[in-house]
Amino acid sequence: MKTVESELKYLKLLAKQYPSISKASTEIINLEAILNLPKGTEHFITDIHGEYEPFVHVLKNGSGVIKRKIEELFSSTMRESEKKALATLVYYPEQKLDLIIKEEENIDDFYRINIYRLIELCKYASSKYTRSKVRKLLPEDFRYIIEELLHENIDSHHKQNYYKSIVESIIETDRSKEFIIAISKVIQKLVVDRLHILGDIYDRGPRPDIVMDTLMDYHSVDIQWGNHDILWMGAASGEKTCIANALRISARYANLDIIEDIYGINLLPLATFAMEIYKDDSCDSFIPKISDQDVSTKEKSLIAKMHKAISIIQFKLEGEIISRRPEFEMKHRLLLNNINYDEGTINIKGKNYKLKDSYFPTIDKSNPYKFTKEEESVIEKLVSSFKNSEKLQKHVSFLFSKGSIYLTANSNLLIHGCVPLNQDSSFMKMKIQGIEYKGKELMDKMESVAREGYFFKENTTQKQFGMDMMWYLWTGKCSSLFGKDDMTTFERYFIVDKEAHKENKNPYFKLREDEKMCEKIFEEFNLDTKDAHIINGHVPVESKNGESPIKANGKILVIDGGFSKAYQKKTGIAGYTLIYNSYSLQLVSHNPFTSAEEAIVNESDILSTTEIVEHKDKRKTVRDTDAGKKLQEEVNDLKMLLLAYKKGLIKEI
Ligand SMILES: O=P(O)(O)OC[C@H]1O[C@](O)(COP(=O)(O)O)[C@@H](O)[C@@H]1O
Ligand SMILES: [Mn+2]
Repeated sequence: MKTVESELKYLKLLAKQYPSISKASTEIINLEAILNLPKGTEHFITDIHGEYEPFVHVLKNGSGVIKRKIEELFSSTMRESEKKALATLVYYPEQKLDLIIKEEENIDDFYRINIYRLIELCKYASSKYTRSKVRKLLPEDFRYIIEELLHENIDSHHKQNYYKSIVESIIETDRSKEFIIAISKVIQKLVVDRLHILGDIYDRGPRPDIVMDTLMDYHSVDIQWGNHDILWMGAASGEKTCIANALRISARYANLDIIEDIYGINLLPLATFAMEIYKDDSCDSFIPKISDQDVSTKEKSLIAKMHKAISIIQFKLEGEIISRRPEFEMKHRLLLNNINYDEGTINIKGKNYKLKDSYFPTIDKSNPYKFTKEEESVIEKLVSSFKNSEKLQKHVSFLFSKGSIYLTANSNLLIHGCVPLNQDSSFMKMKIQGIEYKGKELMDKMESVAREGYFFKENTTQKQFGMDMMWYLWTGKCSSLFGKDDMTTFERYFIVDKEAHKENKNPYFKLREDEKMCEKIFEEFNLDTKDAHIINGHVPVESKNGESPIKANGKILVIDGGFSKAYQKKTGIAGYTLIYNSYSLQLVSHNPFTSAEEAIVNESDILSTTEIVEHKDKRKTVRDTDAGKKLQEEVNDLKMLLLAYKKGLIKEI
């Protein structure tokens, strides 16, 4: 009885929005129409690692989707060279037009031809969407004109003159350049309905900030946090160990200038401290990883000193956090205790190793984790700079608002690293605040704790725990973002023997090859086992050694192909992306990208090969998507409202 009553109450609320039979029926018709439209295209990109140029290019070309649309539309009417030129114009309209304007003799002719072509292309790309959705993507300036042009039928005799006159007046009023730029950007937006970033935007490459700005400007995006992203999120929250780690990696890849110039973080205290402490130390193990011509020897030597100073600070800070959080089970990582400072050796897991470098002027051997006064002051200043960097805070708050540890989207499970598993394929457990969690619940719990680390009030126990959790997510064994047992940073700097550098991947990385395991994971995340896929980044696929990104009979796709230049030697390509449109799932592998300039001048696209991973027998519609399921519920509710009107249970207004 109660349910009927509350149902009626809900319908009465709905009736306020749809106060008559005709209003409710119109909405049902609209929604049904949307449900029958083809599913929008999803675009998946991962492990960008600051490589903004290939990233921006892949976004602009929609991993080849724009080229394909041009091909489908103009295959018999345009030459290859013209198609290439049109594609470049769509990707880089401003820069390409600047070049063309300089060279072209009859620029109005060029405008006329290309405006017509672009309108056709835009029409074709928008055919999947409702008018209202397209309208929302149109720029203010040209909204009315583009809308008119998109919905005019050029073949209709009556409209031909109208259509022509719009195009002519764009040219005559000298607005062609702006129009071409505007419509090209609309096309770029239309070819991708949703962009999924599977993590690791930060570290190693030159400009993660440009990647972040580009994402913040994108029309539809979600992010699954990578270990390198959570590191910067922890750093922006003020977590000292995350700050030290982020700086250490930036020094390792000679990217400290973005910290200073872009994020406005003052590195002078660290630089002065490092120069003083390591005045006569060449810091050989800390020479940044860059090609010789990029940075002068003097600069390199300064970076190496800062690199060593921040690394030692990091190891000391880890001591604090590991002791503070016994539940992280990381005592075995307290390595500074295991050093024999007189002999220059270290004992790890029962084995003695000679240290490559045993010059530790800031370490008190009777209390190795104790900070010097100068170190304390450097850390304090860095924490304040990170917390007060407006730009970093803007980027990190975007990562929190659009991001999560994992995402289920249209029956796919998107995770940067893994679902932590034990050898026997059971879900790994971890105790957090006295309660044991595993599988999906563990990931949900970690995410909510991490959010508290950023959003909670300063100096609260929740905030501190949340910040510590962000560091754990960077490096802990139960972290789905990291997915390895230990991060052997100390060993990599100080021990020659590679055996000591080994990081063991979570059993997930072997077990995921088995379809049954994938199904168990789908069930854990409430996904339909028949239709679902896992999509991962994080571990570069060594395709040059014959490894396939498609695993477990197509149930799992690993799309880290090495956007990061540092990893391209390993993979042999320059990255994978994934496209999921209404017909199929397509894996695109990209060849190295030279530069945007080269792409514009020579009209060279990134050469890529596309492999169809899965072809759908029946074209997917909006009805088959998550958004479609919500719309279907709305339709059902409206149908009940209609019935209530007809039965007189609710009166029309
Ligand atoms: O390649 P580098 O800079 O030495 O970094 C190696 C470190 O990076 C990690 O692989 C983590 O980074 P990824 O998420 O990109 O794999 C650690 O496991 C490892 O210790
Ligand atoms: Mn990663």
